[in-house]
Amino acid sequence: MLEAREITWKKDHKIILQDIHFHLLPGECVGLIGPNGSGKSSLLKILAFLETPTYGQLYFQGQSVPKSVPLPIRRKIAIVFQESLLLNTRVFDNVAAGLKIRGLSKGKIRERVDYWLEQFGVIHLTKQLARSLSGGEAQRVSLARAFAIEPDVLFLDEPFSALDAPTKEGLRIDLTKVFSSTQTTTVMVSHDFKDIAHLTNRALILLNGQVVAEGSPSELLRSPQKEEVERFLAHFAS
Ligand SMILES: Nc1ncnc2c1ncn2[C@@H]1O[C@H](COP(=O)(O)OP(=O)(O)OP(=O)(O)O)[C@@H](O)[C@H]1O
Repeated sequence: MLEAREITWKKDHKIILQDIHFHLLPGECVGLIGPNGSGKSSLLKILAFLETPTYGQLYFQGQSVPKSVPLPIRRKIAIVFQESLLLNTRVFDNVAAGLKIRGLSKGKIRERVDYWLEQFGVIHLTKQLARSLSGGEAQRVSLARAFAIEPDVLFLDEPFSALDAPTKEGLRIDLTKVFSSTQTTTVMVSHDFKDIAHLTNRALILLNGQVVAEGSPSELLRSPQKEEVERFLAHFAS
């Protein structure tokens, strides 16, 4: 579905990502985890075409991706950030916006918006203005908006980190259900191994802009492969 070969990203003479290889198969949810500043969000931005790598090549659905990424490819992906970047309109219009751009009929838009607001437990907020939502509600609407376009690849950049523990736990449960019913191909950044263990099939651990380990969450815990990985994962033991 998505592949990155030999990705290096330099900014202001600093190497932020070095020689990254990445592949994402249809239906997988892959996690990117690592300490602050290890390059997780930078890698996600490159994979989601928001930044251009200095070296290396991306492939999307088997085709190499040009530096200026064509709109039809961009429209096949959706991104949810830590802060829900909602438009200052009603919840319905926020979720509908991406569907209007993609030319869906009014009836289809209504059906999809209602379906996804229902899936994320926020259908009762349809008419509410986005700026009046709580953080948890806003993040649920952001996820509904992303799933509504039925993206070929979904990117989640720390989707829970602005939420308190009970809100986060509830949303994680609902997202797990949605993943198991939709099999949406996803890349998720988190600094919390619990999120990775609950939601992903496979995870890459980044340290200093490099991938230092890769495997299923349970494999990584069982056999961390390197001492530095073991030290990082020790924070999540118990
Ligand atoms: N646009 C940029 N220009 C210059 N430096 C950048 C840019 N984006 C990221 N960096 C630097 O790259 C490094 C990795 O940042 P990145 O945000 O990818 O890490 P992260 O693992 O996501 O961290 P966190 O968990 O704190 O969000 C940091 O040192 C950061 O300052």
